[in-house]
Amino acid sequence: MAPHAEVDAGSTNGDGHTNGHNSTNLAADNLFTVNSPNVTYTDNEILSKYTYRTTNVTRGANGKYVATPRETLYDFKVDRKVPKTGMMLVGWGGNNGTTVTAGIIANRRGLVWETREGPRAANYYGSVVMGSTMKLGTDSDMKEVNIPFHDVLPMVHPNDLVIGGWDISSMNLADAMDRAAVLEPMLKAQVKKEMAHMTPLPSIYYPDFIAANQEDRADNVIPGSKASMAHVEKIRQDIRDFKAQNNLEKVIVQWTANTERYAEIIPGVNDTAENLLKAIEAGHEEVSPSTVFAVACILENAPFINGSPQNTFVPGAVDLASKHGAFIGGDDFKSGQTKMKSALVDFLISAGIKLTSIASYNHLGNNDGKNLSSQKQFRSKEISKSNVVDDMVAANDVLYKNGEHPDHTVVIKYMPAVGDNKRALDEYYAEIFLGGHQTISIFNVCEDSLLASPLIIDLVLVTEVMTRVQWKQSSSDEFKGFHSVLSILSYMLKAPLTPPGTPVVNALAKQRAALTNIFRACVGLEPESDMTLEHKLF
Ligand SMILES: NC(=O)c1ccc[n+]([C@@H]2O[C@H](COP(=O)([O-])OP(=O)(O)OC[C@H]3O[C@@H](n4cnc5c(N)ncnc54)[C@H](O)[C@@H]3O)[C@@H](O)[C@H]2O)c1
Ligand SMILES: O=P([O-])([O-])O[C@@H]1[C@@H](O)[C@H](O)[C@@H](O)[C@H](O)[C@@H]1O
Repeated sequence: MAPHAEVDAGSTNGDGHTNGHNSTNLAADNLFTVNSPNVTYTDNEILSKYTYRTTNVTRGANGKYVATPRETLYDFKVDRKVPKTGMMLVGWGGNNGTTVTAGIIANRRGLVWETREGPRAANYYGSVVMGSTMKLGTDSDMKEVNIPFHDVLPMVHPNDLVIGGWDISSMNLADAMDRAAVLEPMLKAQVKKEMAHMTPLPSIYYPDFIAANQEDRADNVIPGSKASMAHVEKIRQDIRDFKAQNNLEKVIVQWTANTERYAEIIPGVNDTAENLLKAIEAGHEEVSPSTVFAVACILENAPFINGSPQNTFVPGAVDLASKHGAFIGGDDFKSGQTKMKSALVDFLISAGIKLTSIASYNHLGNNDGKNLSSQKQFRSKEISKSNVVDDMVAANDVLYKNGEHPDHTVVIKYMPAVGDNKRALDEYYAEIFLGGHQTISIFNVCEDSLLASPLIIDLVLVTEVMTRVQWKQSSSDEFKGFHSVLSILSYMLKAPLTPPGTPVVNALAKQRAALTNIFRACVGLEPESDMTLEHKLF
């Protein structure tokens, strides 16, 4: 993997943020260069001319489809300067927030710690950017050449991230890490000192949006129990202060706080950008803390990602982001049970096997599970966990006639004894050839925060690089950014947010292919194809 900036051990400044010093401004020399008349490298940019090939389908008078290949010529421009980047987490003192912070410190310092199974070293397993590879091509011996995903485009290294954030709980990160009960004691002992100096900023707290059982944590609250522009401005100032104190060039904000109840979509209140800002000004009780954070980040031009299932991005928030050209993404980290589902359902249906029911049960004992034991918060999660099969079913009218859909139930129970180690039990029941059935039963123990933390890192790294990618149609003169709603993030999310009117893709393989091939297009490479005609036509 390409070398990244050497980062000192990370001192902390007065308000408890780590100071990662990024000594490399320009991207480290990539592992490869593309040898093509369509790709130009300058000191600061990668410029590529890309032919995007699709198939346009129409229906003829005879009812038959007519498929017409279509080519669109794009220019892509990637800024090679990797900025000093901050990650601010809402819910920093939670299981995910403390775990991802400890994980980055452990990797930055190359820590090794004793466990019952022997020594373990810090790693980024579970991060698609840091732990997976992409096929670059084949060599003269017809062998595949695969490179680390992180090396395809100039990207921030997670070791260089400066971390901060907010929590309604005042507990410092070391004590909060103990409260989370996720990490091995020998690892915690090595990061405890540094994390003890990290203290979440006070946050906004509107009790009605999360479970009442969370109230005992709320000792670090900005005054005011409903939305206000003062709250928006306070969060904006927090972001500006964090940026200045750490000499950052960019800040990405993620919601990894508790799951909120859905906000009611009310015409005249949260249906447009203008109405949403007025509703906040008026202190409307249907504006949630996560939407206030989203609005603050949009106005501050800090990308905002929602790692929870609630409808943070009410239509007015999406409208505001588009108007400001600010990036947003969500919803709900796709970490374990649903990630498996979005791969298995794709496999079954695309194999022509008629899935007829999915029973998804899980129990967990962490604070997330405690919050989800409240019906309104569970309902937010039930929605994000249930809709994940819709696109795959709708794409196969051989198996499923109009409106036909597998039975699908989602159950989540709070069982304190198992802590963060969620037990997911799934049964997939399907019809097969000549009236047969296939029953797939899965028992999947997900250490939830250790699965979600690498996704938090991926969401930051991909979002950050997308702020440095611009495109234009070759016939145009003006470059611009991707659409404000970053649907490229869908691989990491259960309920992917897409630009209004565009389809939602949940199939895991398709999501990864989209991420991979957009990165490849940015350096002028064709989409990854498994045709391998070079191995068949000779
Ligand atoms: N595998 C996973 O862990 C996973 C997967 C998908 C989604 N999620 C979602 O991620 C979120 C966090 O999960 P977790 O396990 O870290 O939960 P957690 O309960 O341990 O942490 C949430 C933190 O948010 C804080 N908080 C609540 N309201 C806040 C507010 N308004 N402002 C700032 N902080 C606030 C709480 O004090 C707590 O410290 C949850 O919504 C969960 O559903 C988690
Ligand atoms: O990603 P996934 O494993 O399908 O979903 C998980 C649920 O199973 C779990 O009950 C919930 O507490 C987590 O926040 C996460 O959403």
